[in-house]
Amino acid sequence: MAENDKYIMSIKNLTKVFKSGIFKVEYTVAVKDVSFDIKPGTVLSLIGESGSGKTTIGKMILKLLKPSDGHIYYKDRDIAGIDDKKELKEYYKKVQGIFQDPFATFNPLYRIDRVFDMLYNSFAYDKSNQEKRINQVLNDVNLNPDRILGKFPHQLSGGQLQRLLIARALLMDVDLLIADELISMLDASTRIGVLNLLLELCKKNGMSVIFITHDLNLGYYISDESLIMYKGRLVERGNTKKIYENPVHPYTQMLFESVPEIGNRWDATKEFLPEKIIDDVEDFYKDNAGKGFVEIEKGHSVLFSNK
Ligand SMILES: Nc1ncnc2c1ncn2[C@@H]1O[C@H](COP(=O)(O)OP(=O)(O)OP(=O)(O)O)[C@@H](O)[C@H]1O
Repeated sequence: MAENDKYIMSIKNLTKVFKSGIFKVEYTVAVKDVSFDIKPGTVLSLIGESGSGKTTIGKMILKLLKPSDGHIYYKDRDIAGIDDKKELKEYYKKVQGIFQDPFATFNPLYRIDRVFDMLYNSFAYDKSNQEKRINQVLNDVNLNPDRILGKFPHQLSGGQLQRLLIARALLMDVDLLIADELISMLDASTRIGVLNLLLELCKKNGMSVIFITHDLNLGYYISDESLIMYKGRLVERGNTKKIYENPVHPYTQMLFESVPEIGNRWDATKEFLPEKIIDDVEDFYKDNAGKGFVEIEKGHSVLFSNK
């Protein structure tokens, strides 16, 4: 068995550098030397502040962006080599993304039945089974097909549209779902429903999820494994419980300290200070020069130095 077979996806030394500007060219290192694996049926959170490179990783997995360096393996296939139309379609049957704004994903002029019809037909599934299958995935996400299928997107709530996005992924029987800030538009009570639904479906269907968020509480609630990103690098990785109980990288420690707690007055001295954290991280790397990425306990690794 090849090394990558036991994982649904393996990311190896992934780097993305964006080039921008016309008169003065600028380079942004959005993702730097990131590696991780995803096992079937697991939820993995990608956590970090805005601009830390989370969405860029999701887009590279979905082949919406080309890596500058490194490799992404789906099972044992390097996805860089997937370019013929047929194989690409097969890939998108199995690896799907759902993004923050459900309203932007659905064509406002199409009723939901048309969206699902088009999707079903474009993937050439068994026509005789269509109605049954579509009804089944809608029931799976707790939506009543009779009430939903005849409606236009603007007649549905944000929570119903998020559920429809999950139903769409289920229709294709995906292996891996990239959920980018999936529930950030929803109110607290609807959020929990959508999260629980995702967890349930992972268990039932063996689907894996990369859950992109900057909300630590959500990360804790939903994920088996957590990856903490800081300025394009993976700085801490492993079992969610272990990381949350014993954060070691100064950036992860700062993230945990800056979560407001119910019942405690906000301590302004704990506020996130970008300059301070940059200095703290630099000092940490200097003190640990040459160590690199180290497994400090089983299932918990930390970036001690970036050189
Ligand atoms: N197309 C692009 N061209 C140039 N720079 C880009 C492009 N896309 C992203 N970037 C830059 O890459 C870095 C990482 O962006 P990315 O969107 O991956 O971060 P993120 O962690 O997902 O942030 P957020 O939580 O705000 O979505 C940022 O500095 C961003 O400005």
